[in-house]
Amino acid sequence: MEANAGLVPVEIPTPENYKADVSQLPLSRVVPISSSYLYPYRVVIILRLIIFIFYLQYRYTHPVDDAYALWFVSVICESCFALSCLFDQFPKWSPVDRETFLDRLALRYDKEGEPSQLAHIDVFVTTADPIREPPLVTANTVLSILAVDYPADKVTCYVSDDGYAMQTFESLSETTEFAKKWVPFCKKYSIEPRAPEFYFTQKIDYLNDDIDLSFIKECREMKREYEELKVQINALVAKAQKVWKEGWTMQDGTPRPGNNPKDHPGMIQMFLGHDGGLDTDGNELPRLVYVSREKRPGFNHHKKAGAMNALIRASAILTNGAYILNVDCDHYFNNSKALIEAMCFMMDPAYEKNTCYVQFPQRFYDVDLHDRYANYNMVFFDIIMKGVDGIQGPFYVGTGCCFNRQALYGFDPVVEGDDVEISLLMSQQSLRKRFGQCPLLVGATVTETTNTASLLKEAINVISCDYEDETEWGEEIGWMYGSVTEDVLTGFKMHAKGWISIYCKPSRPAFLGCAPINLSDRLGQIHRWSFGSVECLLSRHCPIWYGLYNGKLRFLERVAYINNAAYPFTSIALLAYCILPAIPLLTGKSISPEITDIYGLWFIIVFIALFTTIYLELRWSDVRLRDWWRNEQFWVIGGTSANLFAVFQVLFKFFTKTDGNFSVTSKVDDQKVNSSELYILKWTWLLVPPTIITIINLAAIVFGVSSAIIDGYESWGPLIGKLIFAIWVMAHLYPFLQGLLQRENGIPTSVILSSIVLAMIFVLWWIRVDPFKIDKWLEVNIGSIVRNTYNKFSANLLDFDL
Ligand SMILES: O=c1ccn([C@@H]2O[C@H](COP(=O)(O)OP(=O)(O)O[C@H]3O[C@H](CO)[C@@H](O)[C@H](O)[C@H]3O)[C@@H](O)[C@H]2O)c(=O)[nH]1
Ligand SMILES: [Mn+2]
Repeated sequence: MEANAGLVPVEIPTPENYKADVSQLPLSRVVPISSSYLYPYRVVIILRLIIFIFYLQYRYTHPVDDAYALWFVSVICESCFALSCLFDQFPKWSPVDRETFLDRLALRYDKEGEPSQLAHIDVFVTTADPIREPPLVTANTVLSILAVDYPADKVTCYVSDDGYAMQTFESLSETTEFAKKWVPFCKKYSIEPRAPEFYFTQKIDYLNDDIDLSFIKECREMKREYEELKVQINALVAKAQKVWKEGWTMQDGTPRPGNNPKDHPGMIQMFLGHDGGLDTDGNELPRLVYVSREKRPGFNHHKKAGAMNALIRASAILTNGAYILNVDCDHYFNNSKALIEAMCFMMDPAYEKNTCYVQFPQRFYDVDLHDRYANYNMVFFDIIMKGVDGIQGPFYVGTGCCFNRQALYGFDPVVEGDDVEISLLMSQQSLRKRFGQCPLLVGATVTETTNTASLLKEAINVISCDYEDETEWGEEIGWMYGSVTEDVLTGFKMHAKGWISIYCKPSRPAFLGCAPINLSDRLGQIHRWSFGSVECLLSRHCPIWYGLYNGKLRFLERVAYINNAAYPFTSIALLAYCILPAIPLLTGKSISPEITDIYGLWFIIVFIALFTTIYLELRWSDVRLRDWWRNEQFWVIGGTSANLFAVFQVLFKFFTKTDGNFSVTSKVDDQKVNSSELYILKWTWLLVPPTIITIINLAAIVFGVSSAIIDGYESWGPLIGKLIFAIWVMAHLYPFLQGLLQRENGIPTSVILSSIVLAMIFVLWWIRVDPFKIDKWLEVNIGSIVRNTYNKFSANLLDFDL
């Protein structure tokens, strides 16, 4: 008997208790990253750090006497890069992957035949400009939400229209009619994606043997109906854009009211829902709510953040979902299980209390084949974000994110053992001071039996433009104001309160959006992001010290945020470094001792360490080399243009106190437009520095090579090192040149580039050939006529100068 005491009797699971157990199992798990890559990766990170320290020490102690300034600048730049490498590297120390168990969620909260226990979710869609964001794009996103795989009475879709556009509103109304057929069709055949435009453009194999005949019939019918919807929406757009010849004037001479996006009353319209008509199968559809918040001149409307906050309040009164998922109008649900995926974290007892949001990666549907402008951002979405997910959670990136409403209200996460209702801790009065005067909103729940009409009246009240006066909206509550990248800031505040966030990457991308397709738009977007970053660094929310006193932001998470805010500053060093290698080629001076001595050795070691890290990083993250390379290129292109300007503009703004500008990225979605849009280029100041860098480096390469050939360089050794550098810079700038030079059906960049190089070689040869010989050559070949004109011309030129 004694011998048996330590043994625990094994309980054999019967089907019954097995089922009971399953409903208690965790709804997700952390999938560890393969240690065969991760451990060597960490070793290399440390090694690299040590190597870098030695390298820099060597550089500091070995100034180059005949080019002191060059040496000095390059050492400063290298120190900058080292620092930014450090900040970039350590948040990637313990990356994670995750896996969700959708079936367990269903077993727990959504059993067959029982009323669903799943939480109510409010889905927010923002649109701001009916031209740059066509109503058809928004309509598709809305349809993909209405057809989402979630109990219809537990989803509400809110569309915020900052454009106050008739065509957006009316096209939504058309869309609801189509939805009544579309949604049952999607659910009946479990089709993906549930945005019709994208469903019908993918190849459907009608010839497949197992394909259901009734499916084919219905599918064709649906397609016809959708084409009709498109025609209707296009007609609405055309009508809205029509300019009346006589002009439209009111009797008192004021312009036609109701169409001015900058000056109009608030408007809310509800569609569908349980009193809004059933679908063709007799089922209820999710409710759809159109909201256009009030706008008046003289008020700061705080752009997207302001729109989101108006939606939080309106939705609190109308439906008060426990969770809020937001998407930009172009990011449709590509995976109908996206909400369920998010709930696998949000409704899991292990995460429920302290998770502020579940962020999905941004994926895109319209990027060109070669991803010329690095729109996929794979290094960010598949490496950096997995890294921070292993610390305190991913950044909030503005779209495809499911929030805990409590976190948006600015509350702290619930700490273990702390079961007092948070709202009870605060007096009604202080709540009013923070949230504003609406009693229903302050109550935060709509428990009283109020009729829809009075609810609507209250909802209109909370979207008025003075509602936020003297409240904490945008300061401590909701989406944060004062930054063109409100998203990162909003997430940062939550992390600083001790919330954690989760990165959810289902294998079928949850959302697909639209990426800026041409160079100008892409640089404009990069500019806005880096502008927001620097702004954040200089604001009261500076990640270096914000919230240091309460210590709730974990150290490495803080490092990640600092890196995210400070990276644009490396652009100054980058600019210097892109020009530096060209200078020795042009002047014959050197930024470093000869490549052949110890310095060269150090340099090679640093590069080996760098590439080993990158290799291992790509292995554990499954990012392709090509995506990494695109990212590198855009680090240089964006760095020497958009980031550089952003840094100086924010500094300027900081000292002059002017406001930043949010220009909406175009999402005009038309295959035809897109292919030619890739070639549209608006000349802006942003393009100037990379152009100069290109010219200097091209000249340096040509000059270096031709002087070596003409003068007969003693040794090619030192020249080759410098040449490699300049070519390296040019390789990074290649997509920029493509954007700059290539026109539709035009001459390819490579041809233009090589002819420029040839022309430069010719000019150089011309200049460097003995002038006497030039004279002779002219005499012999073209004769004295040319020579005389040539002389006259140069004489005139001199006269003119005098
Ligand atoms: O006054 C405004 C301005 C913009 N928006 C909306 O904000 C969203 C984002 O604008 P977009 O021009 O598409 O910006 P992107 O560069 O594509 O957006 C990325 O970066 C932004 C921060 O800079 C985030 O807000 C976005 O979610 C993120 O997708 C769109 O739905 C707009 O309709 C408004 O609702 N009101
Ligand atoms: Mn966008």
